[in-house]
Amino acid sequence: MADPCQSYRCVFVDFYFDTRWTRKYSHRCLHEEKAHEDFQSGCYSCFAETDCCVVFIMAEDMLMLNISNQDSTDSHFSERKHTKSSSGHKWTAKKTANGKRKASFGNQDYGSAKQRKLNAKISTKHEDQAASSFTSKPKTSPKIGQEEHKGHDRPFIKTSSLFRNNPEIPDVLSPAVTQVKEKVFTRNSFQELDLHPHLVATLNKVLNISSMTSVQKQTIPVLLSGKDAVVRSQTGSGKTLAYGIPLIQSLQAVQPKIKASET
Ligand SMILES: Nc1ncnc2c1ncn2[C@@H]1O[C@H](COP(=O)(O)OP(=O)(O)OP(=O)(O)O)[C@@H](O)[C@H]1O
Repeated sequence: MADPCQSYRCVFVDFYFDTRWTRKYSHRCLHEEKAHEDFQSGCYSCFAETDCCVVFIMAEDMLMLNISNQDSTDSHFSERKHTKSSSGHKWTAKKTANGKRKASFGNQDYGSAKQRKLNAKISTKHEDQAASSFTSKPKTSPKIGQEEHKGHDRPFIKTSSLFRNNPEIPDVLSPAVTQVKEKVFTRNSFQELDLHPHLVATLNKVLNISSMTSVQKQTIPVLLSGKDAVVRSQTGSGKTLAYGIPLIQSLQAVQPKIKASET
């Protein structure tokens, strides 16, 4: 693909999503102040020719790189000028611009053409500010080597991220728990207990239960004798019937004060 940026001194490439969520690219020349929309997508590199403020490079799909302005005498920049970046160069560019990626994605526009125009205005404003920074005092730049790069400093883009600070999560101390292994079923049947025949028949025929579990064997006789009990047993071991059977048994033993024939 021919690089249309070659004819421009300063370029700005951004992308947005149209109404069908297809990514479109907006290529705008800063000096001409006109937009070239529907720019080519895909593997693409775009370099300013000389003293541009910020050059955005679309290295590959889903990756927006933000490369700062570089001196036109910079060999790295000169070598890559007017050429598509190779995969190796792209990898270098990725690593170099890793910290800037989010700032570039911050320029994403998911909205309408109206929103894109607004975005373009904002971008132009930023670029104007950037252009003024060339003539005025740079906002932020390291003191070391400041004189060397005087007049060539790019505007500082401060990038904030939620994901930069990942504090260590301390280990929560918890006591070691040894798993209880207990025998669930016994060979003892419900008929061994002093239960009402209807209740035993219901257990056998309706619930298809004949032998007691361990917790039932230990609990039911105690509760049938009228004592209180605090029972602890593993889940699914039959605690519900352990207190339910004595409960039904005690209800069946209650003599009704009024008989049906008397009503
Ligand atoms: N003696 C038994 N023989 C065969 N199955 C039984 C016996 N007693 C209970 N069950 C069945 O075992 C299953 C679990 O019983 P239950 O819900 O009473 O256990 P649990 O100890 O109360 O469980 P959780 O602790 O979760 O409340 C139920 O499907 C129940 O029908």
